[in-house]
Amino acid sequence: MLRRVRPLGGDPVDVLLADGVVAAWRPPGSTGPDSEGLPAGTAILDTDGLIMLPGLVDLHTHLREPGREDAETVESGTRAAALGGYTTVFAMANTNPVADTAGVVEQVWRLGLDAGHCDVRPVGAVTVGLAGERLAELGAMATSAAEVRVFSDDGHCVSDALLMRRALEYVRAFDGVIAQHAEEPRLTAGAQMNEGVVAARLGLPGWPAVAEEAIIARDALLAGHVGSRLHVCHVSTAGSVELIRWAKAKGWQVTAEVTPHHLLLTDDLVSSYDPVFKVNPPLRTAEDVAALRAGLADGTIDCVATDHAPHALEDKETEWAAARPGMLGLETALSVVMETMVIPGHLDWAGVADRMALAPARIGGLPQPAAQRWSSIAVGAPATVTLLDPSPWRVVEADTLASRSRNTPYAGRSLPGAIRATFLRGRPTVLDGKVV
Ligand SMILES: NC(=O)N[C@@H](CC(=O)O)C(=O)O
Ligand SMILES: [Zn+2]
Repeated sequence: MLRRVRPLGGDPVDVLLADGVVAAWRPPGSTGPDSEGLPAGTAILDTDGLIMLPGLVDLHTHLREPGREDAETVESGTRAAALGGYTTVFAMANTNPVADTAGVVEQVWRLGLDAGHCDVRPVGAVTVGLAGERLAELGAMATSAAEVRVFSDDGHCVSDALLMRRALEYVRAFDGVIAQHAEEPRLTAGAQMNEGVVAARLGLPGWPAVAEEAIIARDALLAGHVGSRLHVCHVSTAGSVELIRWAKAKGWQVTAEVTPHHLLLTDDLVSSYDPVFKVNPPLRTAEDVAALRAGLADGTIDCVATDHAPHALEDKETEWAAARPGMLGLETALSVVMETMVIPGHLDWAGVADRMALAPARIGGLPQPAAQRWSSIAVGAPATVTLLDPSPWRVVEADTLASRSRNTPYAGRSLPGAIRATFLRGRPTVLDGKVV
């Protein structure tokens, strides 16, 4: 298969995609290769003005299958992912049954293959049943067909320090990583939103920044001590950014992600009592948002991860205290990163490529060539790419999303950019903004 695209940040080039790799490219101003000599039936996309990025990689997606197929399935979640420009998603382990055995991770992996919208890399649970008591079969998941490299009890914190140490030690053998949901559970018991002036005004119990920061500090020390890889999920406070900067300066193998919603939204939205704004960790303050943006810009925070967390209507459209935490993210992530990082000048497109594709691929241990450096278009490079039109603004409508759930915090909001096409190893998964 051969496709011709004409992209890359500003300077237009023609790129021929054949059999999953870049077959040829023509820099601006030069001639050939052109449409002469192309086989009959070659698709030529009108890609003027589009930006080509490496296929996006999400380290933190909740696909809800098995167990809550009413909220999302592997098929619907990966369809949403492809429409958002993603070519790989890491599927979190808090399913029912929990993904804590080789059998469950292989099931999720196979469902991803069957759906075919993007690569699905299952995350394995750290502890049996996410209960925080006994290590799960990490080795068996690593050596399974799903080749698990990322382990997380996400939704729950591995709060026992000795278990966390053992998990970090265990995954060193296969260069795995422990992705921690950093939340000291005793400090957040009963919490409903960020602890601060808005919580005080609304009279809601607060989730203090220190509950996140205390675990990050402890786990960074543990990762340094045992020489293993720690990844911090959904960093949400200015203090956490400082701690990760400190851990990196020590030379420890600590990486971190930030969600699009923590880059854009703040806790004053909770004043509406609309549960669509309920999320874990909670939306924080404008000062936190500024620190997160700066941390992502300078590389202290390695990557953006969506924490796409679909929930059925009955779990979301209820009173604030009863609603489940979590927000949709896959179909809006690149637009939110554009609004919060690119338009204000914190990141250029090469930076976006790094924070949304290359860095998460590296952290997740993706096999080559998906994690290959993408400094320029090179013949022979994998054609796993996303084409973004940066010019339109669109109003987000919950009902038009591909996700089975409707809990987007951006409904009614205008966001920049639109994904025009996504290619997975040369095969289009999205063309003209529609799933192929
Ligand atoms: N982020 C959330 O608020 N919810 C996530 C769990 C998680 O990522 O912690 C979920 O599974 O719904
Ligand atoms: Zn989490």
